[in-house]
Amino acid sequence: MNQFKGSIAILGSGNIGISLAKGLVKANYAQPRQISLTRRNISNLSSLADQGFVVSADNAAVVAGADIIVLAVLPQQLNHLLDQIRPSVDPAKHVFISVASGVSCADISNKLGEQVQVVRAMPNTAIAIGQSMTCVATDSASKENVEEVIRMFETVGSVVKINEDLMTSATALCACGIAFFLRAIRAASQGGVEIGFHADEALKMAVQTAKGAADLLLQMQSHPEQEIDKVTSPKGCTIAGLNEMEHNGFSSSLIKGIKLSAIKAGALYTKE
Ligand SMILES: NC(=O)C1=CN([C@@H]2O[C@H](COP(=O)(O)OP(=O)(O)OC[C@H]3O[C@@H](n4cnc5c(N)ncnc54)[C@H](OP(=O)(O)O)[C@@H]3O)[C@@H](O)[C@H]2O)C=CC1
Ligand SMILES: O=C(O)[C@@H]1CCC=N1
Repeated sequence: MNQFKGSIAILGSGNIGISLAKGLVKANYAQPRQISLTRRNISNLSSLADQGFVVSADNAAVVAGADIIVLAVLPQQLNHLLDQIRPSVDPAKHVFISVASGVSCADISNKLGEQVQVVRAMPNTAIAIGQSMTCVATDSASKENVEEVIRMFETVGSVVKINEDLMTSATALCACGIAFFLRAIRAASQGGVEIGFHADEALKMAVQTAKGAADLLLQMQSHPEQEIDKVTSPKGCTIAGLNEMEHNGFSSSLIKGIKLSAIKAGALYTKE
């Protein structure tokens, strides 16, 4: 794998920004010294500074020295950040990647200038361990820049290029989605405790069972119902438990939650 030769700035190094930085280093896409991390309260980044990352509170200065700039603040924090960096932006040099939910490429180029190249990306926190599902979309970036962004995110998981109008849906299904599956694993472990296991062993069993389910689908390229049919013996205990869950709205609640998250994801940003 060819290492990236330039500099990466991650503006807004909170949960997803730090996960991305760690993932890129773990994947050997870049060295810590090539990655600048900003936030207002940089004392919270001291352990990352110790690991060799460049740490700063000066967004404009960091942008001036960067090639790829990742916008990773909350949607409601973005306009202020864009105002800060506008004077440092060089459209001929910079590629912007925005992970901010509900903010379009056009929203960003309206603030930074029409020539600016923007790619939206929607990863999830498994990016820290190279297991993200990342969706990317653009309305303006060149083919070469999009290819580099896709190459970058492919080092830390799977990538699907989508139309920008599906970005809030991708946010709900993949970025929020990891929390939904984590809660499902937690709930399974709580069931395990009720039927006799200690919490730590119940959690370990639930985690490996979930991993096996996901790997079955990935490796066999099969449909979930095909795999479920292999588990549900006639008159057996699996179909009894599964139907009880469905009577209580298991699939329906996941579907409704994902739909609500998608609506909310589309309403997180105020343009002015
Ligand atoms: N968390 C997730 O799983 C995912 C999040 N996203 C998106 O990523 C973005 C960040 O989310 P998340 O990481 O959860 O949020 P966090 O609150 O954890 O991170 C945001 C960070 O931005 C920093 N910040 C705020 N204002 C500025 C500024 N002006 N300059 C520099 N840093 C600033 C904050 O630190 P300080 O207060 O010290 O400045 C904070 O650390 C959001 O837009 C979200 O929609 C996308 C995909 C997944
Ligand atoms: O909850 C949120 O708003 C962010 C966006 C996707 C994941 N976390």
